Amino acid sequence: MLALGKLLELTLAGREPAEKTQLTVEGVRMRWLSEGALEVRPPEARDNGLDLLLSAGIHGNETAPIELLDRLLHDIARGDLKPRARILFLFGNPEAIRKGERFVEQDVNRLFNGRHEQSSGSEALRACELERLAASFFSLPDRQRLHYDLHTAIRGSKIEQFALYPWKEGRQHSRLELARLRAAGMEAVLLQNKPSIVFSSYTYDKLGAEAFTLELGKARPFGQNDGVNVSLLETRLQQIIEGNEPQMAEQGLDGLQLFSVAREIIKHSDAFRLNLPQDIENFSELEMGYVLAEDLANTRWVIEEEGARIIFPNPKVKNGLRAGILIVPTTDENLA
Ligand SMILES: O=C(O)CCC(=O)N[C@@H](CCC(=O)O)C(=O)O
Ligand SMILES: [Zn+2]
Repeated sequence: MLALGKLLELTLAGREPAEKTQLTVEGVRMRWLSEGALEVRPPEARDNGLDLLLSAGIHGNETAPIELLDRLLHDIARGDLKPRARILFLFGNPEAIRKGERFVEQDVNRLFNGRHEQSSGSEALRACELERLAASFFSLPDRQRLHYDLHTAIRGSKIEQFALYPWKEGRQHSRLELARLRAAGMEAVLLQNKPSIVFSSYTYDKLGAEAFTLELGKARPFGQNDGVNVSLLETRLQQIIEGNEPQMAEQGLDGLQLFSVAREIIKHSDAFRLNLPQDIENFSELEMGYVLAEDLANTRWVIEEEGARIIFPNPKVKNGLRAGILIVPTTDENLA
């Protein structure tokens, strides 16, 4: 296999490759751009006009998605997978991946859409570099742009695999993209309704990509991901890369559950208390009237929404950040 196919090994060792560009037997060009960043370009005659950004390891302990990208890259480097799409592979936070931790000093996925400018340290610099790499990759005109930012969650989930679809004023969520996600094994999609500071929101809002955060199961260390079944997603990614994706039945969405954000729970101070059991699963339902959280100055978060569920509850986040999202079921009536 070509040495550049071993991007993960290089990243884990903190090494630069001796040769920065290599060609596979199929004429596919692999180019190392920076730590954890590799561009794959098909021969011009085979290029189908899709620019696909695949990122993982924005959180260093979320290893199943990193292993998935590593397998795809190996297959390309061996010539077993023959891309027709241009692809940018990104391992988001190499330092945290090496440590096996979500982040080192601060969460990279809270530093996009300009937030890194108000901060400092290696993770702020990395967020800036990831924005630059993504912007440069998505700078070619007249091409389709697609970004999947792959994650696993801190806790178990009543709905194991789901996507978060960013929001931008005046732009509608695409039914066709939802059908594609359903075919890739996603069981639910959370349709965002305000701007955000995560990576997929940056590529959606600023770079015009169709972009999603995908949650694939529970975070575990390298080599312990048997419980995370990514086979449907892996097959779909192979098909997208090779440009032989089966037609999607756009109409039905095939049982895909849709949710919208009712409220983001923001932790304002060290006095913040989240009244949930430690082992509560994502998508757990909360009863009307339940006091979900309390904070400084007698602030109380009381459930007022019918059918409310909680995802990503985390009282340990830094002050000012999201400590959970309250979601409610929604319909497909506003899709494009
Ligand atoms: O399990 C958790 O609490 C967090 C899992 C995770 O890392 N999720 C992403 C979602 C990004 C988005 O809002 O699109 C995150 O919190 O960064
Ligand atoms: Zn994550």
